[in-house]
Amino acid sequence: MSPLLQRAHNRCPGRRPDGRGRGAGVQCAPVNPAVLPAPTLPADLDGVLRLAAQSMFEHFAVAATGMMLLDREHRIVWISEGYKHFLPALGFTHESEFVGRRVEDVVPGTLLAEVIDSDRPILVDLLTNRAGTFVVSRLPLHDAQGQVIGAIGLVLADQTKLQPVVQKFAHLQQQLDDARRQLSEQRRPKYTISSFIGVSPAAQEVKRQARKVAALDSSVLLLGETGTGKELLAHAIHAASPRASKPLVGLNIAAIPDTLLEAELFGVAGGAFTGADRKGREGKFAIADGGTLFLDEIGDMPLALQSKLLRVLQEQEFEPLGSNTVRRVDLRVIAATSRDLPSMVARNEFRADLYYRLAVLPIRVPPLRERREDLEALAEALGEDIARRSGMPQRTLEPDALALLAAQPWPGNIRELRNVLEQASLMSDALRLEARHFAGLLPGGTAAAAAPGAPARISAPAVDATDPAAALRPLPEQIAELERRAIAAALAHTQGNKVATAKLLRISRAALYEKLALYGL
Ligand SMILES: Nc1ncnc2c1ncn2[C@@H]1O[C@H](COP(=O)(O)OP(=O)(O)OP(=O)(O)O)[C@@H](O)[C@H]1O
Repeated sequence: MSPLLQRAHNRCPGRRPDGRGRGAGVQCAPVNPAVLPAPTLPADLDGVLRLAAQSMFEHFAVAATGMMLLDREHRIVWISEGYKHFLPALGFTHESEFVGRRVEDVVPGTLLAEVIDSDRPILVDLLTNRAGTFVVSRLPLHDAQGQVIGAIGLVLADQTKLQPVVQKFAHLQQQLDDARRQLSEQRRPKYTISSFIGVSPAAQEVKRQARKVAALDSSVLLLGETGTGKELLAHAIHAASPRASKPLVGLNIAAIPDTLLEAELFGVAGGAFTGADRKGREGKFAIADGGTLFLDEIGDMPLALQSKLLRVLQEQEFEPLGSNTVRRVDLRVIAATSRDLPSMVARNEFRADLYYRLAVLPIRVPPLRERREDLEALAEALGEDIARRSGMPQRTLEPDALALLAAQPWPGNIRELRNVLEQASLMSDALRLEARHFAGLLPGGTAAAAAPGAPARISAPAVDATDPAAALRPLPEQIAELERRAIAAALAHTQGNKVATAKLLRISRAALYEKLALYGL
């Protein structure tokens, strides 16, 4: 045994002034504290370093789960008491069969031989072999001239100590997998082309065009009034396209304040700003890479951003905010708007070059009033969906109800039809809904059929302002009702134009979108 090891065995490490302390199995003679000199460090730096190395060695020899020393030829020259516990698992019954063998022959998976040959330490590593999984450390040993003369191998922790860490890691990994799965489900298309209900020539033409553009890879522009099914079609086109297995990422431009829109699309480079975004954030271009980006309400995009979007579409590359690095992307854009883009181009409110780039494959989605023959099929499909989601029984429509609905102007289109059907189902237990069940839910507040093209009003629950009992309900309920009616009236007045609606009500577009979602308008 080397003089160093000899001392490690014979000393009493951790001895306290009372003479007791831990030792590597060696009994320490009692010491009289009165005769002990005050403990001090050696005066010279070499002495301090030697002492530090010696102390470290002694601590590791005792505190590490296992330790071994090797010579230049990779032969094991010594193992600690702790290491001896691994011998049976490695196939040895006695220390003498193990010590003296080359480490690569007796410890599967070890890198100690490489550490000696390369003179490069491996400070922390995981080693798995038939004895278990271990956190290990491997350090080359040098002589006084700095030559490699062997190595120290340390087993810092075995699987019993690793178990809680491994369990926690597995738990976190599971959570991450779940979150990733949920996210990719959210980014999967919700509709296919057959979800677009309609047998009218106008609906069939929309489906034919959607199938055709799905096979191509150019930008698509969906034009149509609010609630006509533009978003549904964007999902359906993506689902039928070769990009179907890649993400579909949507962004409603009108719902995001202009100041945040650029970051939302381009993302922010790490360290670009102080605060919450210090780590950086991926933008929609990056998230949609390989797939489809659905830009809803494209007509609301500020002019300055329009030119940046055009560049991304042309070059298929972008720079995140605060970054000088260009990122390549491969994405297809489907844009939609309920606004009259050609007129906006004529008024210089929308860039002509971006319009032509987006309108390579335009699809006009007709309003419900132009395809009234679809109303029955739509009411049946929507009724089925309402019943499935709400748990209520499915309702059917009596001919007088169908005639009444078919005569409505439907400025809110299919979305409005859905809301009316949902409200009628909530307000009545009848399984067969008649015209009278729609009283108060349609323009005019009665079941009387409105003439097609009559002034449009989006339905809202009727409130009788003259009824004193109505004023005795909770204030938040009354305010919400008033708000809903005001928004519905403004939407009807602007024919569903959300920018104009927000202006009319003097609220921001983002606030309007929040309220539309809140009130199901
Ligand atoms: N042809 C259709 N068949 C079945 N459901 C439809 C159809 N068109 C629209 N819908 C339903 O109507 C609602 C509104 O559709 P969607 O959100 O796609 O309209 P939109 O044109 O994108 O509206 P907006 O311009 O206000 O964003 C959704 O619930 C959608 O599923």
